[in-house]
Amino acid sequence: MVLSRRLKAVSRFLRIHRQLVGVVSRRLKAVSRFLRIHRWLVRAHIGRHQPTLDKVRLVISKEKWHANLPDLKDILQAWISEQKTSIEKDGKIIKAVSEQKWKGLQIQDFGGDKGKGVVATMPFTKGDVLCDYHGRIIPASEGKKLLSEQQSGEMGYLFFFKTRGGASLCIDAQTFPCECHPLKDTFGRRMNHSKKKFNVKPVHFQLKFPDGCRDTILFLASKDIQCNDEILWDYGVNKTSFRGEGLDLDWLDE
Ligand SMILES: C[S@@+](CC[C@H](N)C(=O)[O-])C[C@H]1O[C@@H](n2cnc3c(N)ncnc32)[C@H](O)[C@@H]1O
Repeated sequence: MVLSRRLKAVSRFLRIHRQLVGVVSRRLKAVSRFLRIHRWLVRAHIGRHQPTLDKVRLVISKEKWHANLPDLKDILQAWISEQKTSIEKDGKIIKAVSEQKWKGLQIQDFGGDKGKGVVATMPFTKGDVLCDYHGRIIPASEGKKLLSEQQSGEMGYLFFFKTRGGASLCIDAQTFPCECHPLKDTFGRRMNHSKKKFNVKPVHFQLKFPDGCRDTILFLASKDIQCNDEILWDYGVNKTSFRGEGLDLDWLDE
């Protein structure tokens, strides 16, 4: 009687154990497949365009992965953060930032209130890095002081941002030319605004320079850009951000 109860307990234990092993091994297989697909996506697309959800779906179907599927958006997110890390170490981008030599861009004078702007002299693909917002980095409080001293009441050539660690900083491209490139009119500060027709977006990176990390704002193409297109980004402000509707700043909402 006692023996039979013990045998039943042992067999129940073994059954549960087998089930657990099954679950863990299925999970491990799923993780290893995830990593394989992730590596494939990174290898095939790094430094180029972001894969579409359809492309990710195709890779997964080729892998014959039907159960325990991770969310496709999670795979894409993993690709995006991998790409971010790779941009931060990219020697060509670090060199372009240090030397302020960016390919495929030209400053053009549009005249009138708009003044100068930047146009593409070659096509870019969504996700490409076009240039940085170049200037000295100062605390946001110092930037706000510069802003308040502005005659026009507009944001001018200041870029406010927060680091991953939560520090509030500002890129001062108002002080022109910069100390490091006294003979250069840098592209970032000349790029005009469009809320509806922007084709680049600013993204914060910590570029790994030989002397340490530097907070940098890079402009990435948010869509494919053709030759002669004006490069525009959304300043993220509207007429009410400045001195109300009194200023004639209709272009801010366009
Ligand atoms: C960062 S600067 C851009 C470069 C500027 N156009 C220049 O000649 O130096 C921002 C200023 O450009 C002008 N601006 C920017 N976008 C504009 C637009 N879409 N239409 C008209 N003026 C614009 C405004 O005077 C704004 O304060």
